This record gives sequence, structure tokens and C-alpha cells, in this order.
Amino acid sequence: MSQSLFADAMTRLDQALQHVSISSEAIERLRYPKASLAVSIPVRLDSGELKVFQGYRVRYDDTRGPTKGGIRYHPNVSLDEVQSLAFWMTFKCAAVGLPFGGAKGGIVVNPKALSRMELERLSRGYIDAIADFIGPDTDIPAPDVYTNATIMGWMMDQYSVISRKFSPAVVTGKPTALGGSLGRDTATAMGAYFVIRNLMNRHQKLPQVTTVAIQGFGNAGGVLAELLYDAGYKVVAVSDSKGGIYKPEGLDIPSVRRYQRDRKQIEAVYCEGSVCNLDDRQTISNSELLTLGVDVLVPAALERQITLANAHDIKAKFIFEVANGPISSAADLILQQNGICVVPDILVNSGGVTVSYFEWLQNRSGLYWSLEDINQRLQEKMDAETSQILDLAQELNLSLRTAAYVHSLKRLAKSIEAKGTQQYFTQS
Ligand SMILES: NC(=O)C1=CN([C@@H]2O[C@H](COP(=O)(O)OP(=O)(O)OC[C@H]3O[C@@H](n4cnc5c(N)ncnc54)[C@H](O)[C@@H]3O)[C@@H](O)[C@H]2O)C=CC1
Ligand SMILES: O=C(O)CCC(=O)C(=O)O
Repeated sequence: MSQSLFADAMTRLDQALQHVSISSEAIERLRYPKASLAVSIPVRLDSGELKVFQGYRVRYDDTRGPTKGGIRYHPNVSLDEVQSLAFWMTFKCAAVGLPFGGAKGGIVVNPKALSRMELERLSRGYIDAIADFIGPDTDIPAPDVYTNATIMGWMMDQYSVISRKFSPAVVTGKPTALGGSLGRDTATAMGAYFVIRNLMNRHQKLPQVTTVAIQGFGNAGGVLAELLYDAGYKVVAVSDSKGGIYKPEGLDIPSVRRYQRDRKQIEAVYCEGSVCNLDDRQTISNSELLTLGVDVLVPAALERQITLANAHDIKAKFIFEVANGPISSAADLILQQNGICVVPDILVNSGGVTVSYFEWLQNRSGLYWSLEDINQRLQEKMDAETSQILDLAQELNLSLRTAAYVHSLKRLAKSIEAKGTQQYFTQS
């Protein structure tokens, strides 16, 4: 049986601990989630049948501030996965210096099989079940895989109904009409774009001669494909859960996005046959996409896509982890031995939570910022934290992942130690 996702996540903590001096009490604190909630959510389906869904919310660590993290709707959601994602959120928020701890939530469901009304009842039912666990000062959800602004709007409204006051700061990633921030929908991709541009500039790789393959074509991967295309990169392959397309000369990403929006899956591009010429485009499986000989590989879908099973076959020179946890710790070692530069999730995909922080600030102050202002602040943050992590990696001769964890650990440990451990003593 394979190792649990959380046990694998702990390996990254152990590796980083070898390079930073932290009190054993702070380390012990970081090995356990603060609180985990498992709930059942009864939903009346359109057919009249009652179906019960299983949901989770894990608050991992709140030393640096209220916990923060998205909510995932997927058939494979489990407590192990949600706990791991909450652990990564803790390190991600610390990596970019946000005053938040980490959390995550999820519901075991195939949202594509539900009607809009069923989805709304499920989302409101989830908030009914976790309302005492979240709040603008305690734990603030946001979108993740197969959730979106509409769902965040329902969740915020349901919390406001329960708490009997309009509470926009309880959820981020909402529609702008309900206090959502401009730029949150593109923030994860935009943040990743700034990191890619920074690294490529340092390696003197011009966009026009840089080939890119992207696995996952949703909020993160789809928007990133368009940003890279607009900047002149050659995006040669993209995929969604059903498979992908490949064109060695570079795909016309705006057309792919248009087709995907209209037809709901990338497959439509090759089924319809009018985007690229039939002779020079190919379909490609998700596993084939990962092993293409490209300069830049971007896993932007789910965890554990690169493992011992395929790590030896990866040919990309750089991997930017837009998904959370796409590479297992065992695969990391192989990629490192093969000279592949892996830029870790807790840095690369931190643009989303950074703009969520901006949204939370705007909700609390009642002052709303322009899109230019938001993107400018995001760029400053991404560039500054990327540079610090690159410098640390060079100074201590570490992989970028370990450097990012060391960078986060220093901030986390400072806060944990400043808070003290008095609360853990019992009176005799
Ligand atoms: N949305 C956000 O703000 C953030 C998302 N992320 C991470 O980015 C990743 C993608 O999330 P989103 O783009 O938001 O989700 P999304 O729901 O918008 O899109 C998910 C995409 O992945 C594809 N996909 C699903 N299963 C797949 C599989 N087995 N193989 C290949 N593709 C598959 C889907 O077809 C879709 O194109 C996740 O790991 C998420 O945790 C990280 C930070 C923030
Ligand atoms: O925007 C947020 O609060 C969290 C986004 C998220 O779930 C993630 O970064 O993985």
C-alpha cells in the first residue's frame, strides 16, 4: 500500500528541519493539525431522493493568524488529502508572509453529476455543518478544484444568514457583486506567471524559444496557459481530466480556451477540427503530456502526478508546481538527480491566497482596490518572496523546495516561539 499523502508531506518538513534551528516544541506543534471536522451533509436531490454527502474541514495551524484555504469538490476527497492540503496552506501562507495560518476543506462528490440547484443546496448544507468552525477571524474558506465564485457566493450568503449579519470576509473568491476582489479569478495563474518569468529571466530563456506543457486547464492551468501565450511562450500541450492536445509548433491558446468554455472540455478542440489543421495537431494522454521533451512542465491538476512510476521519464528542464502536491517526495529525489529544477507549490501557486488576503482586507476595510493596484501588489510580493527563496537555496545549497520550507519554517517558528508554550502546561 502506498504511503499516505500526509506522511509524504511530513517528509518535506523533516528534510527542511535539517537546515534550520528550531525549538523541538515548535516542531512538535507543526506535526499535528489543530482541529479536524468531519461532517455529513444531507441534500434533497431534484428527484426528491435524500442523499448524504461526506465533508471535511481541517484547520492546521493558526499561530500566524486566522486559518485560510480552499474547498474542493471531488469524488476522491479524503481526510488524509484535506489534512495534507491544510498543512501545505500553512507553509504557503508563511512562505509569502501572509498573516494567516493554513486550512482546507472538501466534499466527497462528483459536482458534474449535480444540477445547479443541487450544488447550491450542497454548498449551503456544508456551511450549515461547519459554521461554528469558520469565521472572518478564525477560518476563511476560498475556491479550489471544482468550486468557483458562484459557490463561494452561496457559502458567504449562508454564513451571513446563520450569523444574522452580512459577513463578506468569511469567504474569499466571491463574485465581485458580493464583495469579491478584482483579480482573484486570475490570481493563482498570475502569481505562477510572475515566478516563471522571474526564473526564465535568470536563466536567460526567451519566451519565444521556451516550450511549455500544462496538465490541468481550469482556473489555474487554463488562465496560466493564456498568460504564457500572451507573453510569447510556446504552449505546445494542454490537458484536462479527459486528455489533451499537443502541437509541437505551439497551440493557439485563446482558441482552445474559447472551445473549452463553449464545449466544456478540451477534447472539443480536436473533435471539431477547426482550431488547428488536422495534420499538425495530436491528441495526447495526461501521462504522455508529463513526459514530453519540453523546457517547462506545469502540473496544474491534482496531487501525485509524478511519482516513482514516471519520474525517470520526465524530460522537462523546469517543473513549476501550480497544483498542490503533484510530485511525491520519492520522485523529487529522482528529478533532482536528473538535474531537473522543481519550483515548489507553496511558492508557485501562492498568488491565489495572496489575492484572497487582499480580498479579506478590502472586505474588512470597506475600501475596494483597482485591478492594476491588485496585480501590482501581487507582483511585488511574488518577486520579493521568490528572490528570497532563490537566495536561500543558493546560500545553503538547497533544492528550491527545501529552501521554500526553510524560509516558511523560520517565520512559523518565530511566531510559535513568540507565543510561548505556557498554554500547554497543566497545573498540578
Ligand atoms: N483555484 C485556486 O485559486 C488555486 C488552485 N490551486 C491548485 O491548482 C490545482 C488546480 O486547481 P483549479 O485550477 O482551481 O481547479 P479547477 O477545478 O478550476 O480545474 C481543474 C482542472 O484540472 C483538470 N483535471 C482534473 N482531474 C485531472 C486529471 N486526473 N488529470 C488531468 N487533469 C485533470 C480538470 O479537467 C480541470 O481542467 C489544484 O491542485 C488546486 O489545489 C492552488 C492554489 C490556488
Ligand atoms: O485563496 C485561498 O484562500 C486558498 C487557495 C487555496 O486553496 C490554495 O492555495 O491551495
